[in-house]
This record gives sequence, C-alpha cells and structure tokens, in this order.
Amino acid sequence: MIDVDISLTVSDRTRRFDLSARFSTEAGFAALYGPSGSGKSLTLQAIAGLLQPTKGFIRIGGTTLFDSESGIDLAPPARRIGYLFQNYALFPHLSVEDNVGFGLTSWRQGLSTEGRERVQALLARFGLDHLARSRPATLSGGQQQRVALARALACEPDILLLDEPFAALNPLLRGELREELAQVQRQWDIPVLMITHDIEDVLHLAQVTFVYEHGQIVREIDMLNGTEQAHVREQLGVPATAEESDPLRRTLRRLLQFGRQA
Ligand SMILES: Nc1ncnc2c1ncn2[C@@H]1O[C@H](COP(=O)(O)OP(=O)(O)OP(=O)(O)O)[C@@H](O)[C@H]1O
Repeated sequence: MIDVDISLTVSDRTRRFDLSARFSTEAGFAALYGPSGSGKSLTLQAIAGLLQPTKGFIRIGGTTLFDSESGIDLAPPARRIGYLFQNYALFPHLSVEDNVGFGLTSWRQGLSTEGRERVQALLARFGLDHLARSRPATLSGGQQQRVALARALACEPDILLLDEPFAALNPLLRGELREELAQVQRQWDIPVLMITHDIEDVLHLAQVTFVYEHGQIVREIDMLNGTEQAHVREQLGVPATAEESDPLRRTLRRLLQFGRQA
C-alpha cells in the first residue's frame, strides 16, 4: 500500500514551484505520468527522504516514513527504498560489483560475507557476472540499467522507485527490459512506483496511473479492471492506434485475450 499526501515548495532566486501530490494505491505497479516539469521527480525525492515536504504524510506498506503532524521523518537509509535514478547515476570510478554492493558496504569492514553473496546472486540474476570487474562507462545502456536495478534491489527494499527507467535506452531494447522489469516485480513481489513519459510503459506495466499537471495529480486511471488501451490513450491525450480504433480488430483481440485467460 502506497499512501502519499504531501505539499512542498522548491525555489531558487528566479523560480518557485509548488507541489501538492496526493495518491493512494494497493497496485503492485503504479505509474506517474505527465509533462516535463510537472513535479514527478520531486514526488519520488520526497518519498525517498531526499526532500522534506512542508506538510503531509508518506506511508509505505503500513510504515509511516514522514508525517508532519506527528513529527516523523525517517532518514533515507531507514526508509528501505530502492531508487533507480534518471540516467542511473552509477559511480563511474567503481566496478559493476562495487556499484551493486555500495549500499551494503561499511567503510570500516567492507562487504560482509552475506553482502558478498547477495551481490553475486544479483549479478547472476541480471546476467552481469562476466562484467563484475568492469567500469560503468564500458557498458551498454541496457547493461547499465541492469546494474542500476541490481544496486536498487541490493538493500532488499520495501518499494522500488524508478525515475524514467527506459528513457536512456533505444526503442528496441525498451521492450526487452520492460519484460525484465515486470519479472523482477513478480519475483521480488515488491511494489514499484515508476515515472514515465512513454505511453507504452504505461500500457505494458502499470496497473494504475496518476497523471500530473502543474504540480498536482489531476487524474487517476485504473487499469486493473480491463480498461481498454484506447481509453487509456484517450485519458492520457495520446491518439489511439489504427488497431485500437477498428471495432473488428478490437473484438478479435478481446477473443484472443479471453482464450489466453481460459
Ligand atoms: N531547487 C529548485 N528550485 C527551483 N525550481 C525547482 C527546483 N527543483 C526543481 N524545480 C522545478 O520544479 C519543477 C518540477 O520538477 P520535477 O523534476 O519534479 O519535474 P518532472 O515532472 O519530474 O519533470 P521531468 O519529467 O522532465 O523529469 C520543474 O519546473 C523544476 O525546474
């Protein structure tokens, strides 16, 4: 269960931005969708504890991470959050395995035996074993994304926050990695909150989508109840595809879906 109701303001000398975001969901995969600069990343940063709201609350799976009324404000490491940043933010001077194990490493004792085993298991899970000693700059976009995902999962988080996980990838790779992400979500049974600008991410992965405009959530689209893809596109202001507009093809697709479920 993700339950968020926050207000915050960020400003510098010339600009000021007010965010007021409120949403609640039990969906395993939720998307934050909206134009650039509408407040999606600020929402993730507040959930991760990197930015403090002026008021409101943030609850994940029954744990309160922040509550202005009761003065609760857990430090980022105590929030048990896996964060995949835009462009991954891998440490360029560390190897793949050191990047994955970074959050488990103590400065004094290094990586424990358990930590080392966890890193090895993650490297194997994401097909990165042969790249363990390589630096991020020598990896492809898809490999970098896997390293970032493995690093986000290493601390066994209660939730994964993904800031445009596929934006840096070429379109062909996106489909493959979407499927991988869906598998990760099922395998770890972990709720995922993902920012995206891509309608295909929404259609393939999200069970619910919160639509942002000017620092507020203006719409919620629930995809769990068999919502038509054309309807989702319409709600998001994206034109329907030829297939979705054709009643005969739509009926055939529904029959096929029905056949698969039966
Ligand atoms: N420290 C700051 N001072 C002033 N304005 C800021 C500050 N940080 C962010 N903003 C502004 O707040 C707005 C919302 O930023 P945010 O990063 O949440 O947008 P976003 O919806 O994630 O956009 P994108 O999809 O392009 O990443 C933007 O206009 C941004 O320029």
